[in-house]
Amino acid sequence: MARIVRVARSSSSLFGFGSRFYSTSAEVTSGVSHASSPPTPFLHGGGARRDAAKDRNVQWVFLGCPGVGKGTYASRLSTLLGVPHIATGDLVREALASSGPLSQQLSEIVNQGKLVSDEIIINLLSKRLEDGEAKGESGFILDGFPRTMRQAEILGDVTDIDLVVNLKLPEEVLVDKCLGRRTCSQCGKGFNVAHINLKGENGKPGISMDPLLPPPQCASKLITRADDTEEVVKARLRIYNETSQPLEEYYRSKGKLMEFDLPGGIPESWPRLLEALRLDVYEEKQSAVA
Ligand SMILES: Nc1ncnc2c1ncn2[C@@H]1O[C@H](COP(=O)(O)OP(=O)(O)O)[C@@H](O)[C@H]1O
Repeated sequence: MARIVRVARSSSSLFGFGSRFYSTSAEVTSGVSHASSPPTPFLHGGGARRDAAKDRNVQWVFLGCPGVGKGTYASRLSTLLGVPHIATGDLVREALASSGPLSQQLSEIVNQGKLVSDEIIINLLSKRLEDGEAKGESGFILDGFPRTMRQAEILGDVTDIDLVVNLKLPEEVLVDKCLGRRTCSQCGKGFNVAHINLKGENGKPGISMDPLLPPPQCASKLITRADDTEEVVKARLRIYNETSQPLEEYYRSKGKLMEFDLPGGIPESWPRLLEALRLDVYEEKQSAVA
């Protein structure tokens, strides 16, 4: 079983970007492989070992196109495993909402669907990790980072990622899912008003997803992300294919990639994802305790 031990924070600045990143060392027992499809077990052994998942302080990355559901599943797993879910898109949106020159600079980039510079994103992430560490956090599930090869290399220099989950959905579904996204401006919960019903063809299975509708108290407070317009979503998908897809090969070659084709919406996908991660037994025990 993989054991991740955080040893020290790096005292050197990250490529001169000014902020410090924290460094880790890992001892990964041989025989753990995440590179195959269907996925190989993440947590080996019986229930007792699975129970130790929370103590492992997992260091995972979620990859996948805009709209695939990285945030949804990363957030659920973070609750289950007791590690923070850190979405660089959220960090960017927080910076956008603040006043100052950075906000203006970011809004031009984000609203065109382009990527923020590696320097800015690493500074935002470093600060988030430092703040978390000061509060006693350890481990993480990263969502939306890395997105470029340079970011992946920098991440690899300062920490050991033990699993990269690559979520996949047919491209036709992604635009509709992004256009259907809504967030409650009061409680911050995410919903999706899209009805997805893609017919199977050429041997590929169809896919249907029911909308995830808000409860009455949120219904009048829904907001749509400024960058979730059709034009910007298409630009983001193009940029993902050009810039971020090479990351799949990078992590595959390191034996860390777990491919996961989402079979449908949350009710179908969540149990299957837990099964693929060998966390199904773990969740049952958690529910029994709760
Ligand atoms: N790692 C990153 N590198 C560069 N830009 C990023 C990164 N993460 C987020 N961003 C910026 O924030 C925007 C929103 O990110 P995110 O919420 O992850 O959206 P999505 O995955 O739906 O495209 C991106 O379009 C990009 O401009």
